[in-house]
Formats: sequence, structure tokens, C-alpha cells
Amino acid sequence: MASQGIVEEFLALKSDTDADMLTMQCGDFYEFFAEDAELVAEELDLKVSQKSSHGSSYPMAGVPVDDLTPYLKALVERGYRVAVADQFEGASGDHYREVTRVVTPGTLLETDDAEARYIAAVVDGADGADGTADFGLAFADATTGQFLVTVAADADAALSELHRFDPVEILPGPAVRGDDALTRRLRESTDATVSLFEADAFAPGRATHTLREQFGRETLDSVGIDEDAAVRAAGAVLRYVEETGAGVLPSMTRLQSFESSTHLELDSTTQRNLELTETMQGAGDGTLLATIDHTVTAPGRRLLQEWVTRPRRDRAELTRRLDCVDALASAALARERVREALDGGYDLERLAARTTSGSADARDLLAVRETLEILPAVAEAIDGSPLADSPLAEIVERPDRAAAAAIREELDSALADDPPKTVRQGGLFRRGYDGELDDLLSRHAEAKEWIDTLADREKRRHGLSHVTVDRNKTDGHYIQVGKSVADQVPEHYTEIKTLKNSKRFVTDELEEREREILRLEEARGDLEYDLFCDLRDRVAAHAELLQDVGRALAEIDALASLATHAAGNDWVRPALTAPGPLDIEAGRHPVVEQTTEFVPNDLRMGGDADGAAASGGREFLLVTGPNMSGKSTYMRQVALITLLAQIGSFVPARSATIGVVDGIYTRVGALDELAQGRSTFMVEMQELSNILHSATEDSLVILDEVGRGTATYDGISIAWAATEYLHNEIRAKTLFATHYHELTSLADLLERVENVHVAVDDAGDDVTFLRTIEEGPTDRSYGVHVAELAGVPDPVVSRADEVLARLRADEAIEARGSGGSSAEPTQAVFDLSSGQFVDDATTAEATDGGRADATDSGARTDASASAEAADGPSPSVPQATEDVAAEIDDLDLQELSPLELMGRVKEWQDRLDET
Ligand SMILES: Nc1ncnc2c1ncn2[C@@H]1O[C@H](COP(=O)(O)OP(=O)(O)OP(=O)(O)O)[C@@H](O)[C@H]1O
Repeated sequence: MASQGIVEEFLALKSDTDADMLTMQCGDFYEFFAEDAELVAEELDLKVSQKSSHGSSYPMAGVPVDDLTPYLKALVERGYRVAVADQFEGASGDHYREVTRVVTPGTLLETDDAEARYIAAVVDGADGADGTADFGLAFADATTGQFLVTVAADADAALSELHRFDPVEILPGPAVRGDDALTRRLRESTDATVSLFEADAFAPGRATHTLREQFGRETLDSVGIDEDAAVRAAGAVLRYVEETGAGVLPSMTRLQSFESSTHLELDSTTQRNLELTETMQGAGDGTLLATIDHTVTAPGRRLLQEWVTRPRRDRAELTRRLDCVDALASAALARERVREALDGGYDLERLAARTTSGSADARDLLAVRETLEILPAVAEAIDGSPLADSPLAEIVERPDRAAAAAIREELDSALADDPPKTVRQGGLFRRGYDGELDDLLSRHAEAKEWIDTLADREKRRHGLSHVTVDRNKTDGHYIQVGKSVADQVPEHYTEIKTLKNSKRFVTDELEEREREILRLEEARGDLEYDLFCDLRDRVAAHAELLQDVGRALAEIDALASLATHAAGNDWVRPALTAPGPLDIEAGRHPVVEQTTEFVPNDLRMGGDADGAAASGGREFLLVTGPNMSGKSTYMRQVALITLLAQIGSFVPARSATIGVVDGIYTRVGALDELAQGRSTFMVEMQELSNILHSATEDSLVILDEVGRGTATYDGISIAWAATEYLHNEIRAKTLFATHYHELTSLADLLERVENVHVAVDDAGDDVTFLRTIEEGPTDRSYGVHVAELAGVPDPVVSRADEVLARLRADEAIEARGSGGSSAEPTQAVFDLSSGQFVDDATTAEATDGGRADATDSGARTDASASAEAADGPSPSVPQATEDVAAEIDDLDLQELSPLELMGRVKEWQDRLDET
């Protein structure tokens, strides 16, 4: 035993690691000591005991060796980086411990969730030798060996890329780390743990060396990452994976570089707004992914998710996918055969990583064998079916099938049908796999046979009745003889125990056989372990092949999933063209149509496939219509149909021509981000700003109610100016839903802006939402009707109707610069303090906060503006009006019921009438 105590050893190891916690193996337990014990006990509800060491007492909490994994997972999921120190035996039989790995979110291999777990490194090239402003990004999934690298033009593009990959852990390079604003944005825009890895690893020379060691000089050159920042990011990730001791470096067989220009720009806000993989409420149900996911394997699902979050722009790849989906969708029988064949397949990419890290057990290898069997089965289902002429045939041919068959056969001839979980106690192999093992097994069987038949032999040989041969833990094997004949046993029997009715004996020969059995069992365990490690190593040497097969099966699964959904939901193949047209006939919302009798709608925008202005040059649609009529649904449906086409899926429509877009940008609804210290309106403006900076002529922009979060005139002005900018400068295809009727006049002023509205049938008292999109602006809003539907008390609804009628009669608000005939636009303002309509511009300003907004269909107050009014009343305002204004200012709306409020308003009206 080392001279220092256990706790001292723990503390010494702890001080040498930068992990948040350390756990140290002590025999059959992994122990946490001191503050780590308290922390882990609190996080995971473990019991704390006290451990004395050198006169001090330390908290201690432990878990059995075999149970460590779930605890590690739980700690890592809570964001901790945990160092694991394993116990080793020294030459003189003493025990010592060494940190063998640091488990972090990105290097936790023991995961059963199907999603990718990327570690990302992000390097700002500005501080690099070449002085370029490019960002380098590398993404590695230690659980599958995926390794990708790219460059981004600026910080925004880098953040978008990070968001698309949604890494679990980020390693910022030195310059990124030094940029407080960027680091803050990193932390805000992802849930990833940010780990500060040694700056050295990001140095260009070191990173290049690391990459060359892993992939060889040629690969590095042929992959074509000559961008300094990208090399540094990739090198740092590799070194991190190596240094944390996950042992999966060999499974990183390929370095793939990609250009973001092959993918669609899809920022984090848009991913959230379109509810691609998570709803706004954070649920997985009701998302686009959940709707179209009919995959039968975990890797298939992972790939489908990758597609959904990273749609593409290159038509060649999309056409290839569409050809496959088309073939699968129209050949139902063959499709079902393919899916049946895939069903039950395991995660080959993850299994490959486990073989290279040496953590795969015999059952994992069995899973490799079973999954490799799927490839020929899928190939068979494709061959001779209508699918044979599609690119699916190429997908199954992509992996080296002969090599895969060889591994499968070897595993088949090697592994027992039901091997144990442990790899050290034998029982892993079939007979006939290894001569030496067979010999051991035969000798073991002989020795067992000798013991099994001993009782009979002894009875015969020595004329003894009541003899049995048995074994237990304390006595080992023994011969048990009934008491009545116990004195007749031969001399070479040695008595070891007397029981009530019998005696137990051993003989030299029995003991010798017993020792032989133990020796044989030990030898078998050792031999099988060695054989297993050899076998595992041989499989690991083919990690790349396993990844190829896994990837091919995942791709077929994802394509079959798209086809299944298309066939079951009457979706059509979109025609993909060069950027230009978006022409959708009878389109539907892919998620809403699942639960609702959906009314299909058309969309025509942009030029034709040759870029000519076939649709009358309309590029910008102002969508008006009552609340709840379906504006948001329509706009999202357009975005989702475009996105689906750009993952290679069929789309919910009667027909669709999609000119590929380079990005989808959305500004939808008000997400409550107050928790992040930003007001709703601030978030709205930041999102708008991002769109105006990033969108291009080939982008699709969806704006829902921009400008609503502030005072009406500011809102209209912002919306107006944004429309002009998008139309004149960016020329992006845009759908903009608004309740500001003032904006509809933009269609007269700007060439490519057109109005559409959601139709409503309001014959009689009932308002029926027709959900159809029609040309032109809507003629009125129905906010009051929606208020009624929502159960707002009757008196408020009828009063709102009255106010609305008066506002309409007075033609209400007209926006500045909206094309009115007079130079000074008129403003009719509903003054809450007087309950009157005032046309006076001075008064309008003084009571600005109290104006009503016809388009919002109700009266609104703005406390700050009222306060301004109270500060300095205009000389023309009578005292009574001033008093009432002051009372309004003091009023706490939260404290009053609508009825009480009505009473107050009535009282004010009476008082004002008297003046
Ligand atoms: N084409 C359609 N067919 C059937 N139901 C629809 C259709 N479009 C929308 N809906 C349903 O109508 C409801 C309201 O839609 P949506 O939220 O899009 O309205 P909106 O006009 O954007 O409302 P608001 O202006 O209040 O934000 C939703 O529940 C949606 O499911």
C-alpha cells in the first residue's frame, strides 16, 4: 500500500486534472471524496458516509464498479466533466490509481439516445498566421466516428453552423475565448457545455501534426482543408478526443470537409419557429421530424434529423434522394420488404466506435454480425424489384460487400449464440473456432464427467449405498455418505465435515480433479479473453467498413421513411429548379394536416424556372386577414414545403415547383425571452436585423407581425421600412403577415409587392373562417370576434364593437406617408381620457398613448405616454379632462374587473360631459 491514504491519493489526482469532479476506483467501488462526494450526493441522491484519514474526516460517496456508467451519464448530462481514475496493481501487488479518461458531454460513449453527439471546435482565423477573417469549425461525434470540418465567413455564419449541428460540447479557440461578446452569444445560442481546452492544441503547427498523424499527409491534402482556421479546429478536436481518453480515435477514419454553400441557411430562430425538431413549448411531438419519421432504426432516425436540420441546396444530391423516394413511394411492396429487412438493425457506426475503443463486448459483436446480415437482405429486396433501377441500388453497392460478408462469417463462426455480458469468464465462442480452446473445453468436460459419475463408481467399487457427489462454496467438491454407512468408507477418504445424517469426505484424486477444473476454467477464461480481444481488434480494423454499411442502411431507412409518409399522405414529388419560382398548388401544412381537415392553398411567387417573371414578378406577399384565420399557418406551410423539397422529400401539395432557396429566415410570433434579459420587442428587432443582414435574393423570408411589440406608429414605420428594404435592396421572396392595414397600400407603391388575404365569410352575425387565400387585401379585421370566442366578458365585447364602429366611421388612423392626398396626413385619434375622437394634431400628440388602433380592434393604453401627458398638459385642456387623465394614469388595470372598469369609464364620461 502506498504510504499516503486513499483520500490523499484522491486529492492529489484531483489537483492534477481540470475536470469538475473525480471518481476513483477503490476495489469494487468508484468513490468520490470530500467536496466531490457532497456534490455528487446532492446531484444524484447518493448516501454520504465519513472516511477518516490521517486524523481528518472526509465525506465519501461511492457506487459499485458495474454501476458507474449511469451515474457518469447523469453527471455529464448535468454539465459536469468527470475524471475517472482506475485502479491498477503494481509489481509488488500494491494498488495505485491513474486517471484514464475524462468523461465530458462530447466524449461520453455510453449513450443510448439516438441523436448525434458532436464536439465542436470553433477557431477565429483572424488571429491566425494568414490573418484572414474566416472561422474554422470542426465537428466530431465520438460515438460514431463522424468527423467534419468547414469554414464560415464570419461569426454569424459560424454560429448558424454551430446551431445546425447542435453540438453537446464546444471548444472555443483562443481568440474566440478572448472575445467576450462572441463567447456570450455562443453560450446563449446553444445548450452545449463550453470547455476550455489547452490553447496549444489550437496552434497551427501542432494541429497540422495531429491531423497528419491521424489521417496521413495525403488525406489532409486531398480533403482540401488548406484553410488555417479549419485545420486548427480539426486538430484541436482530435487532440481533445485523444486526451480525454475516450479511446475512439481509430474510429475517426475519415475527415470530411464540406462547404456551407451546399446547405441551406437555417438559423436557430428559424429552426425553432418552424418547429422542426422541437415545438415552441419544447416538446418533440407535433414537430416536422416527428411527423415524417417512420424510420425503423436509430441511425436512420439520426440521419433523418440531420437532413431536416441541414437541408441542402445542391440539386444533384436532392434529385438523387428524390429519385429514391419516388421509387420507394410507388413500389409499396418492395418498400415494405426493405423496411422489414432493416427493422431490428443496430447502430453500426456506434458499434464501430465501441470496437475501436475496446469497450465492445461479445453481445456488441453479435449485434455487428446481425446488422451486417441486413445488408444482403436489403440488397435482395431491392434486386429484382422496381427499386433496382433507382439510385437505391447504388447505395447498397457502396460498401465493400465482400469484406462485410467476410466479417459477418467470421463473427458467425466465432460467437456463441447467447454470449454473456462479461468478456473474462468464457462462454463467448462456439466449438470449432479455436483448436486450443476446443482442447481445453474437452478436458474440462472430461473432468466434469469424471466428477459427475464419481458417485456411481464409488458405490460400485466400495459397496456403499447413499453416496452423492456435490459441491459448495466453502467445501468445494466432496463425497457425501449417509451416516449409516459412513464407517464403511475406504481409508483414502478424508473426512471434512459431519452433518446430522451424513458425513462429507474428499479424496486426493477428487481434489486433483477439482483443481484441474479450476485451472481449465481459468485457462479458458484467459484464452477466450485473448481470442475475443483479437477478434474485436480485427473487427475494429474494419471500422470504416462498418461505418459505410451503417451509413448506407441509415440512408435507406431515412429514404424509406420519407417514402412511407409521402405514400400515406398523398404527397407529391416537387420539381426542383434553379432559384426563382415558388409555385405551389393546393399546398398543405405537413403537421397541421395530420390533425385537422385542412383547406389547401396555392402560392405563386418569383419567376419561372428560367428566372423570368412568370408570376407577374411577385416577390413579396403581404398576407392580411383576421386573427386566427390561418395567416401563420399559410406562411409556415410555404416554408416547410420548401424545406421538405430541399431535404429530398415529397411535399404536401397537388403540385409544387420549388426554385431552390439558399436560406429560410423567419420572424414569427413573440417568444418570451425575458429570462435572457431581453424584452420581447428587443428580440423581435434583433431577429429582424439578422434577417436584413443575412437574406439574399435567393432566400425565403417569413415575417409574422413585425413591429407589433411596440407603439403602433413605430411598429408600422418599422414594418414599412423593412418591406421597402427587402423589396428594393434584398429582393428576397417574402411573405409578411400583418394586422396593419396601412401596409397594404405598399402594393400600389412597390412593384413586386402584392396583397393576399385569408377569406372569411361573415354573412349574418356569424364569422366563418374559410382558410382560403385570395388575392387582394382584407377589408376589415375580426379581432373583436376573436375576443368574444376567447370568452372576454360580454360588456367588454359590446363596448369594443361600439368603439370599433366609431373608429371606422371616423376612418381611424392613417399612417404617415401612406400616400394620403394631403401633404400633412390626417390622424383621427381616439382619446381614452375623453372617450372622444379628436382630429387635432396637437391633442393627438399629447394623448398619443391613449389612441385606439382600428387594426388591433380595441383600445390600448400606453402608460409611459399617458405619464408624459400628465407631466405637461396642453393649455387648451380643461381641468376636468386633466383630472380624469391623472386618474387614468394612476389606475392599476390589474386590480379592476372589466365591469368595474366600465363603471369608471362611465363615471369619467359623465364628468367630462358636464364640462
Ligand atoms: N388551411 C387551413 N385549414 C384548416 N385549418 C387551418 C388552416 N389554416 C389555419 N388553420 C387553423 O386555424 C388556426 C389559426 O391559424 P393561425 O394561427 O395560422 O392564424 P393567424 O391568422 O396567424 O392568427 P393570428 O393573427 O391571431 O396570429 C390554427 O388552429 C390552424 O390549425
